[in-house]
Amino acid sequence: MTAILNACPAPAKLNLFLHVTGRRPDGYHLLQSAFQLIDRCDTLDFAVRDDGQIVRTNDIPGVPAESDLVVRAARLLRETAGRPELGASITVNKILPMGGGLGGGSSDAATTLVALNHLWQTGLKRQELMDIGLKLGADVPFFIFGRNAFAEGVGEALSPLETADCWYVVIEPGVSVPTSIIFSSKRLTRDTEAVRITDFPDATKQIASSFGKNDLEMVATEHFPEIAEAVEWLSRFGNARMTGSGACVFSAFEHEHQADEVLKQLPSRWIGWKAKAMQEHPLARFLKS
Ligand SMILES: C[C@](O)(CO)[C@H](O)COP(=O)(O)OP(=O)(O)OC[C@H]1O[C@@H](n2ccc(N)nc2=O)[C@H](O)[C@@H]1O
Ligand SMILES: Nc1ncnc2c1ncn2[C@@H]1O[C@H](COP(=O)(O)OP(=O)(O)OP(=O)(O)O)[C@@H](O)[C@H]1O
Repeated sequence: MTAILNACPAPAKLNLFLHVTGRRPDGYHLLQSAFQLIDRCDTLDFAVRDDGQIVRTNDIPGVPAESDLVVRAARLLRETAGRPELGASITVNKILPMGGGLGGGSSDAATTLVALNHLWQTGLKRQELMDIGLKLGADVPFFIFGRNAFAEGVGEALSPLETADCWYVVIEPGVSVPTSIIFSSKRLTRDTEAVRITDFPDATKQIASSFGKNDLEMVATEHFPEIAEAVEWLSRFGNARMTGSGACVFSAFEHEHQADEVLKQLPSRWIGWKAKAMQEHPLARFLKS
């Protein structure tokens, strides 16, 4: 079998708000969040192999192939499908920062599950892929879900959410935040009152609104003052907030030129970029084409 798929997109996400509402007996946290897809993407190349090996073809500093979520995703899919003879070469072209709160590793894993399910013709349904994804990380099911979502549970209970068609400025403050450090902090509050999906503002009002907060932000900024500096700087232009467990910080703008104006003034010590809100995960359209 020779089949390839090149430049499959694995987009980043932003958590428009993120509330920690409780904790499960296994230590995982109960969350409520609005997940937003943006058009900044890692890209992955896949080639089916007939020798039964799953191989990552490139080096990623700090991520050995054996622990790469992409390799683990491919193995879990093969195992779940009961097809041990399947193999693949995978190249991961990373532009999303690790420990950035943009869900890069999770998105790479989701794209791997969807793309290999297609190439290997393993025929798993979306929900089955989401179940595999949850074993790899709390953010993976969202990227397979395929559209913006209101998330509950540990992040896996997803409902479709209408979000604004806007532009985001995202700042990378230059630090990598290990998610587990933030969630295990004694200083983290875990009792934010639950909201309802209908409390989230309509798409037309979201840019001006500062609905909710990111409960992980206080702990992350205490560990990493660089994040607090980026929030403070970006707050001069709009509502600025951290995404996920950090480190990246974002703000929404109605027009692209507004994002460009902000980026022109960005201090040189940070990396910053603009991204457009997406309504759907680009992989579905990509596979159809
Ligand atoms: C912060 C978010 O990015 C918000 O979207 C996610 O909740 C984190 O998702 P993720 O990176 O896929 O996280 P995982 O790889 O599943 O978990 C990393 C660590 O974060 C903690 N963790 C994660 C998710 C969650 N709901 N509760 C937790 O306590 C756990 O200690 C876990 O060991
Ligand atoms: N393909 C991959 N890409 C990035 N990180 C990976 C990958 N595979 C495993 N990892 C590990 O996962 C860690 C978290 O990376 P990731 O980029 O997903 O962080 P994040 O953006 O903070 O995610 P989240 O928003 O889900 O917390 C990395 O530090 C790395 O050790």
